[in-house]
Amino acid sequence: MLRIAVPNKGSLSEPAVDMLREAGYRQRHDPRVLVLVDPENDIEFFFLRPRDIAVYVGSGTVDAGITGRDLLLDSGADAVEHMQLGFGGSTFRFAAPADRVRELADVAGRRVATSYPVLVGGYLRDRGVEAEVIRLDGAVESAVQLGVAEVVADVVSTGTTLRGAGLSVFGEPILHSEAVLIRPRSQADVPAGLEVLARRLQGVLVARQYVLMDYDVPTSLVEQAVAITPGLESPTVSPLHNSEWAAVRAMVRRDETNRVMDALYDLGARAILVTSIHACRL
Ligand SMILES: Nc1ncnc2c1ncn2[C@@H]1O[C@H](COP(=O)(O)OP(=O)(O)OP(=O)(O)O)[C@@H](O)[C@H]1O
Ligand SMILES: O=P(O)(O)OC[C@H]1O[C@H](OP(=O)(O)OP(=O)(O)O)[C@H](O)[C@@H]1O
Ligand SMILES: [Mg+2]
Repeated sequence: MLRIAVPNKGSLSEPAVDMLREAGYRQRHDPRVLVLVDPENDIEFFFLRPRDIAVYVGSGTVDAGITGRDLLLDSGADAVEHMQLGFGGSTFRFAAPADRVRELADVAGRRVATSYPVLVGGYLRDRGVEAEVIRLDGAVESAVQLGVAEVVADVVSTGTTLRGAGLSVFGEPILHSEAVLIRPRSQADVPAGLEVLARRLQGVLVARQYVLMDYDVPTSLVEQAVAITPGLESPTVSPLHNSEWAAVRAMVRRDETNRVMDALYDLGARAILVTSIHACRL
């Protein structure tokens, strides 16, 4: 039976459970459930702290898990990314009062508060910046005001928390993170069940990212139309009863839907219909 670790709390928990449910797996409804067996799919889910998931996966006690790239790197565990999951996006950044620290070089000789000491320590070491890294469990933005550090390094999503603490980001982002499916680095053969899980999750990603677009177009314009909607492999072109027109069906990126519809309409396509994809296997 495949053993998969899933975040039990925090920003990644609910979207991870939603994605697994969309992929057809049994999921917990009660946040107190710690282990859940899905016998139909021969899979067992362990609900663990997101920060611990890389440790379990790295030790090989579970076959794979869902966590954040930042948490994976900070854990130093023997685990690698198997696929990106398209949610839980964030950047990891330095921040400080804008009048005191403006660039990475200014961090030298200062104290940096963070919940991700391995990630931050490694980043500074790679760039030859000597600073003291202070590990805190959370709410690191308050560390400057309380005099524990001059700089913080933390997850930034909207930036509201930093602004509230009077801090400004500086330097390049340390990392762009998102939720990832991870597996042990040393795994010689990826278990067959994990490939099925990854394919199902890929199906959810595609269903979320693409729509199906159908339209009618004069046959003389089919080549120009399919250049606008090339689809993933090749669009379906079907004859219509009126032989001067053809019907085209193609997958289109959801975020490009309206731009593509405008371009098709301008070209002369009509009856342009957009449908959501419920599930798919590519
Ligand atoms: N707005 C956000 N705040 C915090 N973490 C986020 C956010 N968006 C995505 N993440 C990701 O969530 C993971 C952090 O998980 P963590 O368990 O610390 O959750 P949390 O939302 O910070 O909850 P907690 O209250 O337990 O600290 C990281 O991979 C981080 O990149
Ligand atoms: O840029 P924002 O949208 O404001 O979000 C980022 C903030 O959210 C997280 O804090 P969380 O609420 O998880 O508290 P924590 O620091 O105790 O983990 C993170 O650590 C930042 O503080
Ligand atoms: Mg947090």
